[in-house]
Amino acid sequence: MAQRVATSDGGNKKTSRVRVAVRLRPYMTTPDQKDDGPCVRGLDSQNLEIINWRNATETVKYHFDAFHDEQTTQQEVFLSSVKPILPHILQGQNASVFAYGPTGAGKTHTMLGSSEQPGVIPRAVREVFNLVKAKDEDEGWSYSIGMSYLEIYNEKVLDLLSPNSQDLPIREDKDKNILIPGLNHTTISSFSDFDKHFVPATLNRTTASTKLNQRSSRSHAILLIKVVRTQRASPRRQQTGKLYLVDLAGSEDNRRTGNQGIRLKESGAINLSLFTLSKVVDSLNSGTSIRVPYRDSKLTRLLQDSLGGSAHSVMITNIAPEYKYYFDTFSALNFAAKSKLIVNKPFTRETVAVPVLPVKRAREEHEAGSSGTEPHKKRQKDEKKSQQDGSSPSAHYHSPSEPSVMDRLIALEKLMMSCQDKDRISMLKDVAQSRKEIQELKEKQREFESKAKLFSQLAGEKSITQQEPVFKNNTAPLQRKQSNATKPNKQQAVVQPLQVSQLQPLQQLVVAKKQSVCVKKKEKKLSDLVESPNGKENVKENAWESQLDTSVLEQSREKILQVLNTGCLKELKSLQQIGDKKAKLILGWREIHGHFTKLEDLIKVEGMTEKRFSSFMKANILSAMGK
Ligand SMILES: Nc1ncnc2c1ncn2[C@@H]1O[C@H](COP(=O)(O)OP(=O)(O)OP(=O)(O)O)[C@@H](O)[C@H]1O
Repeated sequence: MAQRVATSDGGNKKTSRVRVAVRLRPYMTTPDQKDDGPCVRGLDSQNLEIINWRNATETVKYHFDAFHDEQTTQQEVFLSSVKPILPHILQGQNASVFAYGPTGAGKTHTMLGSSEQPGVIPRAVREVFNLVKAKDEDEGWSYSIGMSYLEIYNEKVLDLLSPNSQDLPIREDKDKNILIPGLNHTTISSFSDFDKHFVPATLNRTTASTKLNQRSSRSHAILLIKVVRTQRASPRRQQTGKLYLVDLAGSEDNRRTGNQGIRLKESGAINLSLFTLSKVVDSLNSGTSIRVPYRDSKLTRLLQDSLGGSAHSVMITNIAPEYKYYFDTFSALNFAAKSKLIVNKPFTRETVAVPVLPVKRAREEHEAGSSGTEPHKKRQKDEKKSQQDGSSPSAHYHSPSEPSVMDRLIALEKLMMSCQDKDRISMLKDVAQSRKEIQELKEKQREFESKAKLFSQLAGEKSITQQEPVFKNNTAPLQRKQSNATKPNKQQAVVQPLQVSQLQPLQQLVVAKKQSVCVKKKEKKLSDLVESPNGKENVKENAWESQLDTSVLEQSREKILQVLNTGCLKELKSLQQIGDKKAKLILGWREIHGHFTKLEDLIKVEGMTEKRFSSFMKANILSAMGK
């Protein structure tokens, strides 16, 4: 039987950074839209700039591994960003290419393209066949190529090669290979053979029309090309290289998509998985051994060995130049800037086919590379064993027993449901009491805010909401930027967040960016952000918290954090003590800094003091428990 052996490509300890390319699609106007001009533009083959939303006379500059402007052809994108990583999969390593970006920014165009302008997928598959063909017979290896194609729709893994498939499970074996038992894996002998399976399967993908894109992808589509090479002579070593080609669903803002009903539900699932993707990126970048939340969404679970794992990865961030995409573009660029700091550790996955019984070996070969479904039993056994012995080097990152966010939310609901009547009544009484307190606090807050507003008007300061129209009405902001080039003072205000050394930790980048972007923002006292010995920010302990069950408290905190990170204006306003102004400030903070990694980050939002934060927490946790 085949034996798995420790990976052995000469103890390859090389690390490979995720390459990040940004592609700007051409400007597109519809007759009913006024032409505002672009809000983003390229500077050279690696740099671009976007208007600073806080001040239209400034721009924010970004530096990436590659910048592809509007004129870049499909062939050029492929040659510069994708082709170089493909040879690795013939050596038993994993590679992945994924397209990220807002709805309608060109992800499907980049990955799939059209018959006239084929995209990354057809070009990459053709190239894999060419690479195998070019291999010298004398090297002594035979190659077999296979494909699987799936979509993640509403957190369900569906086999696109088998349209009637049910939600499939995702598993991991002891070698940290991600497996999907039951997923079709079809051997392909040529590019036209691939096309024969791929084209009809693509039509199975879930798409729908939204306000922003007539044919918007509502799912993440993942094409897997597996290359298995087997030594012809003894010891018949076998190496498996996987190539993931991923067309992510668009990140979107439901205020602009006009999504309702089923579209809104889809959008929730899309945003949740992309949010988890961003949390995974944050954890990987933090460089600490905190749990990387791969398991919180199917997408990140599946991409686990492509992010911070064992793959050579390329992320192509697609962006659109029109003003209506401005905030989406800004978020996508910030996300891409974070991803650039992830380091993968590629290594070869190898098995040795021990020639004990030829019949058994033939079955192993069949399992590893030929047509049919993933071998269930063996893989499940492997996986079970790896879970038991905890032998994997990074087992502490994602303990299999750790429940996902969804699981934990469900558990919370169950807890509420199963509560004894007596307990429920007393809980509800507490909630009613705290609601009363919240109402009083809210009134005090409103009073305070109107005083603050009056004060700032007297001081002649512009609020952020007043700044927005200035930006929107600006018809040629990038030209404004050009005229500023002669003003040295303004030049100093231009931010170049990613021109800081790549090795600089993200936290430092955020600080650097904050100092330069938020010119008018009051500097926070350092003591506000000082870490306490237990790693949490120095926020006062609240007695009421200690009376709650810690797991319930934790669930409520997760729930609030999720709203803070993914909620639209209305959803933010549904939080206790968050009015229109605060919700806008939170949205603004998110646009600049990305996501809140922990609730205490809320203190960094303008106007949120420690005291207000404590009161916010109390109100919202009690309210969340009351629902
Ligand atoms: N580089 C480009 N050159 C020409 N047309 C493009 C380019 N990029 C995108 N387009 C066009 O823009 C439109 C939207 O692109 P596409 O459907 O690829 O976006 P998407 O990001 O995949 O959107 P969604 O997330 O909603 O699926 C399409 O009509 C596409 O042909």
